[in-house]
Amino acid sequence: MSAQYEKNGSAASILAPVLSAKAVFRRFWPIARLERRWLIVGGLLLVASAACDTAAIWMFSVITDRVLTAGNLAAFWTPAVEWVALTLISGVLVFGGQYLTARAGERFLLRLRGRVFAHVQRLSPDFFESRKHGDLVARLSADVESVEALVNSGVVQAAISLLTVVFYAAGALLLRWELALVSFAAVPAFVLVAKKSSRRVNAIAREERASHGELVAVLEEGLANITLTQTCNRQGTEEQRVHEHGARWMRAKLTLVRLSALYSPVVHLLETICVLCVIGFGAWEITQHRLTLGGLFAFAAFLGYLYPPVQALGSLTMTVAAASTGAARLIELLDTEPTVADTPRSWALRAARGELRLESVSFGYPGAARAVLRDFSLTVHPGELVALTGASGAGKTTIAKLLLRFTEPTAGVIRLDGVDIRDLTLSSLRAAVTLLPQETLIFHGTIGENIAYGRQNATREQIVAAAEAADAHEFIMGLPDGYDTVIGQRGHGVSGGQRQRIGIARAMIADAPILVLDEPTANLDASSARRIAEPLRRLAGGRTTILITHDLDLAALADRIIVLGDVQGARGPKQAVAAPRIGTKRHSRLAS
Ligand SMILES: Nc1ncnc2c1ncn2[C@@H]1O[C@H](COP(=O)(O)OP(=O)(O)OP(=O)(O)O)[C@@H](O)[C@H]1O
Repeated sequence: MSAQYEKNGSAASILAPVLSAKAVFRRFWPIARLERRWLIVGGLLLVASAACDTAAIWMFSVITDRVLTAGNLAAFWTPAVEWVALTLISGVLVFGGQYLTARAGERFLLRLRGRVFAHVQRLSPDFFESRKHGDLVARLSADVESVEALVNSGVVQAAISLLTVVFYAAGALLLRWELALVSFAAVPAFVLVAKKSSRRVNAIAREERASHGELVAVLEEGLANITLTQTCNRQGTEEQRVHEHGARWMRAKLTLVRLSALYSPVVHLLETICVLCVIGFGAWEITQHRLTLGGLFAFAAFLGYLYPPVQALGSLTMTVAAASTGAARLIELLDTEPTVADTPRSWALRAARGELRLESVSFGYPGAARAVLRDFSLTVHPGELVALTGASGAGKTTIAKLLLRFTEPTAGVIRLDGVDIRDLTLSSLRAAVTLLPQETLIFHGTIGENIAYGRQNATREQIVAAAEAADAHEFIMGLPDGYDTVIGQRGHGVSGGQRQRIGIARAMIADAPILVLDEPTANLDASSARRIAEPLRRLAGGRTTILITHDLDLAALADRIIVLGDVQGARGPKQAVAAPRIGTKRHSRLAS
């Protein structure tokens, strides 16, 4: 099963392979395990209601024969009361059946979405760099629902429609077997039409799912980059992009609508031909005195009940075809393995001293012509503050990624307290090493919650203490609701410098022995940068710290400054990567 790339060549738009409904079912049915019991109970209730409906129609034939044809009003009341009773029982059964099956479906959805999201969260950062987030959102929402439509509702609907068809067909045979056989003649035609339609639906549904993912991605990107759009006055371009992707999705959906809209009249035509054949044959039976007019009416009424479930079965094949495309997109996601993951040998580091050693580390991004790092070695002693500086593109952020195992070196070893970090569980490594990125990531929530994100179950006292150490307490208390002030996902309501100080407080509360600060002043003006120098120094106090920076004032805080060589500069491609030039300047560390 190999994923295909779309024609536009975007690595982010991956078309999932086509899978059979059976393969999809086999993959997801185990997840429905806990719901199966309720699904079966709900299904049985719905089947029982179909049996009640069959018996109710039977009452119609009883009334026709014993009351209408015989002209006997006294015989009317018993079947009439029975008919009402059956309708009531059927109503109660339908209510219970529909609720239980819907509940099973919703719970399945909840569990499936949770599982897919948990899997996605384990994937390595390079996966997210190569995929459009909007497409992933579409997979986690609409595609998860399409699996439900197949695995839960699909199964129940198929079982109910099938059993209902069997009930009504048996009823029809009991009522008038000759007429029943005439009416069954249309079944192969129904099957043929359904098969042909579902094959076409399958092909178009793939395009529909992919174009939906693309549209969500464009919308997501448009909203995320709204400031850039407004700054560059490119609203028109964005609207055009949304329109183009929307139009592509619309075309695919309309093709699907055309197919299902065509299916109904074709099936209706088949039905009409069939009813007319039954009436013709019935009329001949009446002339032969083998059938009464009432009997024919009762049979025609029966047919009115028999065909809808047959039709539903046909429509279901189309639903299944469309749903299996969404399911295939989920499977493609679930089958993507994280490039960095724990192994059975991984063990959890309890308390790190904080000695970091990079031994002859080399690294190149997949597909890149040149390696970013080659034979890079560095030892940072516990509690030491090392500034990493150098030309843009020299590989400073790449070192940060390697330290947190967002990616693995292609050669060499990184050791924490003498232990190869590949032998440690990812969670224990990331508990020992905290990254403060260039721009502090903010969640939609209160400032207190944003700081507390650094440590589970942080108390209010710890949050305030961290904010004070990060020089953030004062500005937080100046906000309308203090620590309970809600800030938007993009840091709405706080300045760049304040945002960084929230990040420092978050790192403070995490209290990891090792810190990686990736250009913490890069997005700040000179005065804001100066303002966070002191909290940064406090944060680094007593911790092993790697400070990636171009800011010489900030670098002056360091015990050592490592200058990475310009690996992209004037060197020819063959010798593009050399061991970075390491200059060491000794600075006296400011007292904390
Ligand atoms: N995900 C990626 N895929 C491919 N190449 C990448 C990726 N990330 C970075 N690179 C390349 O690797 C090189 C080193 O990037 P890195 O971000 O580590 O540099 P840097 O020294 O931190 O630069 P800056 O000071 O500008 O932040 C660059 O040439 C960059 O283009």
